[in-house]
Amino acid sequence: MSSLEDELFPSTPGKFKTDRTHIINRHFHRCFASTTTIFLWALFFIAFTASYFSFWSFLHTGNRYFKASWGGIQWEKQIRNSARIRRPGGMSVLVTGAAGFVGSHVSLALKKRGDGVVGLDNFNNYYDPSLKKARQSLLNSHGILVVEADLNNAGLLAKLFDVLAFTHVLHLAAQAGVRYAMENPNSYVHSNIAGLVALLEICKSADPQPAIVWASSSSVYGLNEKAPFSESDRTDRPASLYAATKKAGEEIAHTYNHIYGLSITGLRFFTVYGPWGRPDMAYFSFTRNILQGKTITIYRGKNGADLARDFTYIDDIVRGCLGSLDTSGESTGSGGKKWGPAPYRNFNLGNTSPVKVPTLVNILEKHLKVKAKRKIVEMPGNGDVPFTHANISLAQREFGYKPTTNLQTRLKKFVRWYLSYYGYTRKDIQ
Ligand SMILES: O=C(O)[C@H]1O[C@H](OP(=O)(O)OP(=O)(O)OC[C@H]2O[C@@H](n3ccc(=O)[nH]c3=O)[C@H](O)[C@@H]2O)[C@H](O)[C@@H](O)[C@@H]1O
Repeated sequence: MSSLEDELFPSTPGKFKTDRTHIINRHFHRCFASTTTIFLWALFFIAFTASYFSFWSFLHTGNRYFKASWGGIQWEKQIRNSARIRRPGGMSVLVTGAAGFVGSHVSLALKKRGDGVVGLDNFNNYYDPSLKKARQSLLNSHGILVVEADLNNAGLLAKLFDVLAFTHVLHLAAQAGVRYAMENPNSYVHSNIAGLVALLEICKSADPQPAIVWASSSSVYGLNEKAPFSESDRTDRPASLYAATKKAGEEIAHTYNHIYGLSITGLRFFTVYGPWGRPDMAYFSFTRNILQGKTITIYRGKNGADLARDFTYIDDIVRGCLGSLDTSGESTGSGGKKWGPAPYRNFNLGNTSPVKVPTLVNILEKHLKVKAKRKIVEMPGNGDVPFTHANISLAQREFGYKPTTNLQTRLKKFVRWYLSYYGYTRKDIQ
C-alpha cells in the first residue's frame, strides 16, 4: 500500500545514478567552459538561494498565521467584544484558568455585573477536558471568549495586551492538586512557577500595568499547627511540592511588586467546592464512587485522628475574588520602573469552620441516598496536611468577606448539579 511518504520519495533512490554520471560530467564541463557562463551560473545560484529562503520564511510565518487558534482581525474583534465594559467604573479583566472551576464562576459573575472578561485556558487533561469545554460553552453563551493557550506562550500573552489594555488580571490558571505533585512534579513547575513568571513579565511591561489578583492556596500553611491560620502565620514549611510552588508564587509576586510596582493580591483558597467543581477533589470523586457502588478511601491522621478541611463554597469564593479585584488599588510602574509603592496583599478565603472528612461522607450519603463503602487507611506521606482552618478577619476588614454557607446545605447544591450534569434521574438514586 502506498503511503504519502512513498509518494514523496522514489521507491528505489539512486537507481539510475551510476548509469548517468558520465553524461552529467560532460554537460558540466561544457557549461562551465567560459567565464560568462560562470558569471551567469553564479547569478542564477544567488537568485535561487534567495528565493529558496524567502519561500521558507513565507511558509513559516504563513503557517503560523493560518494555523494559530489566535491572531487575525476577526480574533482581535472577538477579544474587544468580550472585554467590553458595560457599567460605569467597570473593569476589563483577563481571567487565566477561565475554563477551570473557580475561573468559570468568577468570569460569569464579572460579566453579569457589567465588567469585560477575556478568558485564557490551556485545557490540559489533568482532569476530564470535556468538563472544561462545557464550562467554556457556558461562558461563550454569555459572551465571554476563552482563548485556548498556555501561560508560557509569551507571544500570545503579549498580543493580548497589545490588543487590549486590561485593567485587571485574575490569575487562576495553575496545576492544582496536592497529591498529584508526586506523580508529575514538572507540571507544577511549568504552570505555577514558569507560567506565573511569564504572566508577570507581560504585566510588568504593559502600559498601563494591570492590577493582579491570583490564586495562592491554604496549603502554604503546611505544617503550621496554630489554628485558625492567619496570614501572619509561618508559611515556610510546605508539606507538598504543590504547596511549595504556591508559596514560591507568593515570593515571586512580592518581587514583581517590589521592583516593578505591580499591584498584587494573593488569595489563599481553602478547599473550594460546588457545582461545576473539580473531579480530582475528594467531595467530587467520593460522589462519583458512591453512585457507582465503588469503595472510597478515607485517610486518617496520626493516632487515628480524622482529617478535617475548612471546605469553602464557590459562591463565597466568587464574592472574595470580586472584593479583592474591587479593592486591588493601582499598579504604579511603567517602562520597567516603579513610580511609587503599590499594594501587595495576601488573604485567606476560607469558611472558618473545619469539617471532618468522614462527616463530609455522611452528608454526601444523605443527599445521594446511597450508603458509601468506606475503607479507612492511614494518611500516606504524600503531601496532605491533617487539617485546615481559616481566620478570615483580614479579608473581612478589607472588603467585607463573610462566608455565609455551610457544607450541609451547600453540598446539596453540588449533588443536584452533579446528578443533572451526568444525566442521573431520580429513579437512579432511589
Ligand atoms: O485549599 C487548598 O489549599 C487546596 O484544597 C484542595 O486540596 P485538599 O484540601 O487536599 O482537597 P481534597 O483533595 O478534596 O481533599 C480533601 C480531604 O479529603 C481527604 N481525601 C482525599 C482523597 C481521598 O481519596 N481520600 C481522602 O480522605 C484528603 O486527605 C483531605 O483531607 C485542592 O485540591 C487544592 O488545589 C487546594 O489548593
